[in-house]
Amino acid sequence: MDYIIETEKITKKYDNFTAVDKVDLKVPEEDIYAILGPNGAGKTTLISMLCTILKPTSGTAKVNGHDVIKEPEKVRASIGIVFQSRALDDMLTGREHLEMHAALYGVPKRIREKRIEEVLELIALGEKADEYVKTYSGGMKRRLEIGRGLIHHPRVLFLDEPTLGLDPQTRESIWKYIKQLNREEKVTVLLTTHYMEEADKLCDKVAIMNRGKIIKADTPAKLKRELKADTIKIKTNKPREFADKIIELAGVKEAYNTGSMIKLMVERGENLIPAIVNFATQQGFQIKSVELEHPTLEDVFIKYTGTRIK
Ligand SMILES: Nc1ncnc2c1ncn2[C@@H]1O[C@H](COP(=O)(O)OP(=O)(O)OP(=O)(O)O)[C@@H](O)[C@H]1O
Repeated sequence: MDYIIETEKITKKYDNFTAVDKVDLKVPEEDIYAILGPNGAGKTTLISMLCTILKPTSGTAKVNGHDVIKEPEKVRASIGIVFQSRALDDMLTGREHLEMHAALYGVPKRIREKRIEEVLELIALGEKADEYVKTYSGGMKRRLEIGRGLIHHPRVLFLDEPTLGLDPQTRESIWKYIKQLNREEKVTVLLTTHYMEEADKLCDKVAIMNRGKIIKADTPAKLKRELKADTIKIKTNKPREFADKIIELAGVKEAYNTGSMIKLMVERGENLIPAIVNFATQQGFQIKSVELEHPTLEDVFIKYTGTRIK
């Protein structure tokens, strides 16, 4: 099996509205894979079909080798799901949640206790494992939900916006746990997000989704490299004249005067900086500062969709 998730022209229509439009998705085994897109792009609808919660209008999908329409039970047995809506009982402890889920998912009794200990260790609840959930922080609750999704050793874990509404520090700690469990449990993780940074820092591959379609899918590094668009910011004594001149230099695609600095669009920034400095000196300009910026996933998103994720 090359891909643990593979869809072919999978489509979901709500009446006349197409929420997911002929999507071909290929997720390699043991990857952390992001579907990145703004609200309403169709991300939740897409993964709901993969989890067998929603039936596709047309097209097919296989998860762990099983067809989501013909073999939904087999698909369900091999996946874990953590959706956006919080579903923890405040009056149960973390351990009790895991016990309940293990029983629900048919984890054999003889290994249940050991498995619960393993998961508790993985999500690092520490002494809080035996306290009521109502005493947990947002990050702890999220870790418990993720741990619960893992209790039956699924091959694929679906996470819908895993860090939505969490503060930046907690978000980073959740990323750390997701990476760790991906490595230690050898579980493929398919997550949806509208956070650029999450897709960039956490994921091996990213599929950019907008208006029901997957527009581009690759590693974050390749997506950014393909833009061929570094930015060089320069402060000089005569910005307007400099902008008019520097555009003549080979490798400079565009030059803007922002008022306080000149912004140059170039292909390989590192290689071009010495030439820019030489050129400026020869032409009698004084360079006060030079700054190089590589493109972000946000730039990639704008290029392929024409819009910004808010
Ligand atoms: N049951 C439904 N009936 C009609 N339209 C729906 C239904 N569920 C979703 N939609 C519409 O389908 C589109 C895709 O929704 P979906 O929830 O999949 O997007 P999303 O990318 O996951 O965004 P979000 O992160 O906000 O959930 C949206 O325009 C939404 O309004």
